[in-house]
Amino acid sequence: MVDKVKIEQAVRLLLEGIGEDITREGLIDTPDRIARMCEEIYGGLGHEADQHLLKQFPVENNEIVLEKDITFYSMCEHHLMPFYGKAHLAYIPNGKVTGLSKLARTVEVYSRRPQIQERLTVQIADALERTLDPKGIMVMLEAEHTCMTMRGIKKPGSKTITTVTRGAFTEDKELQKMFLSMVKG
Ligand SMILES: Nc1nc2c(ncn2[C@@H]2O[C@H](COP(=O)(O)OP(=O)(O)OP(=O)(O)O)[C@@H](O)[C@H]2O)c(=O)[nH]1
Ligand SMILES: [Zn+2]
Repeated sequence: MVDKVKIEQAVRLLLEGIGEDITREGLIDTPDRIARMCEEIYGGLGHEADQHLLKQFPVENNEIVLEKDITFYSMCEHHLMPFYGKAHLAYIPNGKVTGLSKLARTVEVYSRRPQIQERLTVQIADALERTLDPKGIMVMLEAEHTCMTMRGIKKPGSKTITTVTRGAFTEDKELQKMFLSMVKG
């Protein structure tokens, strides 16, 4: 749970810090709005995805399961500015699969907190490993960081791509190629 009172105080200070008049009409409700927004965009803090991923079903066919183009929004922990893009998750089951929506829920849990993209990628893979014990895992995130596009170095359109492989996806380069062709195809 976020401390809404603290957030409201901080927003008032920030607005005063940039030289704004916090009593003007357009800004009066802004501290409250941002506090409510923080509940949403940082709502993954203190949670793990395990409870979702443990919704499982037995399978006999242990072939790749890939959920691609899962849109995500997270907050860069260095600038508290959004980074957003697509997540692609694949695993090779070990006799059990999870519900498809639970893969997207996993991305949500770990993206809704101050993050760096590399850690987000690892946390998603760790959660799959813990709960499903699959024969292999590959996670790829492609994102645009607004701290690189609208400020600082200002390189609009630049993309950051991070990957994590585990098990069969680490050992077998052909599997990695298959993942990439399924993601791009
Ligand atoms: N590795 C990694 N770096 C990130 C991520 N998000 C933002 N950064 C980087 O974090 C770094 C912070 O660098 P600093 O030099 O402390 O901050 P800064 O002065 O605002 O740097 P500039 O962005 O270069 O203006 C920057 O290079 C950002 O591009 C991320 O998800 N992963
Ligand atoms: Zn940043």
